[in-house]
Amino acid sequence: MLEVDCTMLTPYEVLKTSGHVDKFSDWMCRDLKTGEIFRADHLVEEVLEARLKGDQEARGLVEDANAAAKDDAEKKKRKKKVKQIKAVKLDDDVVKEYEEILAKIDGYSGPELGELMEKYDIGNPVTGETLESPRAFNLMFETAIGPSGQLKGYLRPETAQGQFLNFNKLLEFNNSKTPFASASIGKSFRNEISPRAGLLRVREFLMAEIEHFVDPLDKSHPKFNEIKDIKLSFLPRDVQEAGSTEPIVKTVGEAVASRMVDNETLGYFIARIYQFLMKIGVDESKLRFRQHMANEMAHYAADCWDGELKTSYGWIECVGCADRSAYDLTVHSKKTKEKLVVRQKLDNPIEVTKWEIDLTKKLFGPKFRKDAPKVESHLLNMSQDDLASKAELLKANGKFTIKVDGVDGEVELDDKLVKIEQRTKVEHVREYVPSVIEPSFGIGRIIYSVFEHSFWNRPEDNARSVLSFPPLVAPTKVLLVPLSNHKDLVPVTTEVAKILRKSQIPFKIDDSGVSIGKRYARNDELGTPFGVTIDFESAKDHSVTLRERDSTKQVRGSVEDVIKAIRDITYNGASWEEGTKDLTPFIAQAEAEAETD
Ligand SMILES: Nc1ncnc2c1ncn2[C@@H]1O[C@H](COP(=O)(O)OP(=O)(O)OP(=O)(O)O)[C@@H](O)[C@H]1O
Repeated sequence: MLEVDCTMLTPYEVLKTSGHVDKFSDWMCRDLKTGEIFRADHLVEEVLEARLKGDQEARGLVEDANAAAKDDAEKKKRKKKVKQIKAVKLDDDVVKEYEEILAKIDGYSGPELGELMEKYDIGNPVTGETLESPRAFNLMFETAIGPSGQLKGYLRPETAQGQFLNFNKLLEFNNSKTPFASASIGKSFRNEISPRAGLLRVREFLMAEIEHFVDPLDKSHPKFNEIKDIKLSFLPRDVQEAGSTEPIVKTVGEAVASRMVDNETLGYFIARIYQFLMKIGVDESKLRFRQHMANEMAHYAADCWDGELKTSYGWIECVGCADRSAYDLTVHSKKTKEKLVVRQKLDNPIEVTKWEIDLTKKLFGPKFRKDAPKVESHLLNMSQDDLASKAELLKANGKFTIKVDGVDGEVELDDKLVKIEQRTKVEHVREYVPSVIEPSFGIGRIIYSVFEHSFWNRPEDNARSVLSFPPLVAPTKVLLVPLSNHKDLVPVTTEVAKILRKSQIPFKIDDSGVSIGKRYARNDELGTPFGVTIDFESAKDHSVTLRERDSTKQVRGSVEDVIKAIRDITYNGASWEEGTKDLTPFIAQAEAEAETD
């Protein structure tokens, strides 16, 4: 996988060609009285959810739906968005309809959202005022490049386009063969209609995207066997369309065999996304893969699954995994006239029948004058389907018309100017535009979810919180704590610090005067996985105690053995038991008391 770093500032032509200028939008509706703007799908979702909560209260299923908000974040969100939930009982049929709409809320088009707003009387959730019908709002930030202000540009809404523009270079680096992948980590910008919920929806965010280029006729993956038995929670399109949010648990192998997930490569990356999220501390029970519905799919996607994480804000899309087919390379190639293809030498030459067009060039100049090159280039870039249909018209009427970019009106061509024929040739090389499988990670959303999933309170003392970051992702791996400020402990503390520094293990010394229990507790809250304690024995024999954050278990051994255990657990995937098997279990009376202090 080749990492590339492309520009954020993107010329208009690139994003016009990729379809973003015309199609990268969300639906917004305006309150003409207050000037407030709402994102239509979020508005419908919030209002219907609030009505369902009110219904639950009226049925006596919750005591007070306003007070029953899951947590502070939800309360705050509700206060701002839906003033008060009213305890109103709904008809059973209406409850069912609302639930079905919510299950497929991501799949509605703008006009459909408008119909829902009208049908269910959804207006400004605070004042009840009727809103304007949903309008498409392009999410890209526009800018002018250069001093003349003539060259229009945008801040990139995704990192992908830069990778597609570099396709030929990437292909060359990969010996002109697929499969291969490129990756990019960088900022993307979207002019979100209503940014909210902290890091979850922001206008500038860090993205990490992989573009994996693969033969469209062979989307198998050489390492599929390694991941095929991983079991995942899938929420496929048909389940959502039936109004349900009940996931189906299957292995990736089964999901691909049944064609629920379109192909091996897409399945492979879904599984690798899962492995990555597990490694960094996501709670498995709060992860599902939801398939996009037909309407929801981006303009370029052939199939798409979102890795969604459950947080206090509900299920949040954190990683998208799309099969973008050959869309991007095809449109860029058509626009730039630069071939973006893989050439595969065939062991057995094949016969290929194709439509071909011949131009009687000497007639083009006199007939089309300055437009002749544009017309010629349009004709030479016509797809096989286009050629077939024009050949039919030529046969039937002796002429056909086309619309050419940059030429006014329609252009008419007759059988003196062009000849279109199907010809069979023997080919020794197969040329194809690769398909692209794209896992796209939103780093802010993932980090936020890891924080939520890692946070808990000790049952014995609710005030003591812990962030259970896996050692690999914890910013500080070790808290180095001398038992007291006694001068005898200083040299050995300095020495252990030196060894940790040399071993490149990030650590922090806490030699403050507070009790050791308090020092452990505040570092548990920062997510530091290990405590290395230095006591008077350490000064004599260089032994230290190693404490594990979540279980508070302690073991003892030489400085070297303890550091080896930390290294094995943090970087080599060993469990606590495996990593500390050569160390001695340890219960220090003073410390045990301090722990409960
Ligand atoms: N405004 C944003 N703020 C933070 N992260 C974002 C934002 N928009 C997208 N992302 C992240 O980038 C990833 C890939 O972008 P993608 O285009 O698939 O998102 P999207 O479907 O437009 O997201 P949403 O439907 O939530 O607007 C998402 O999975 C998400 O993690």
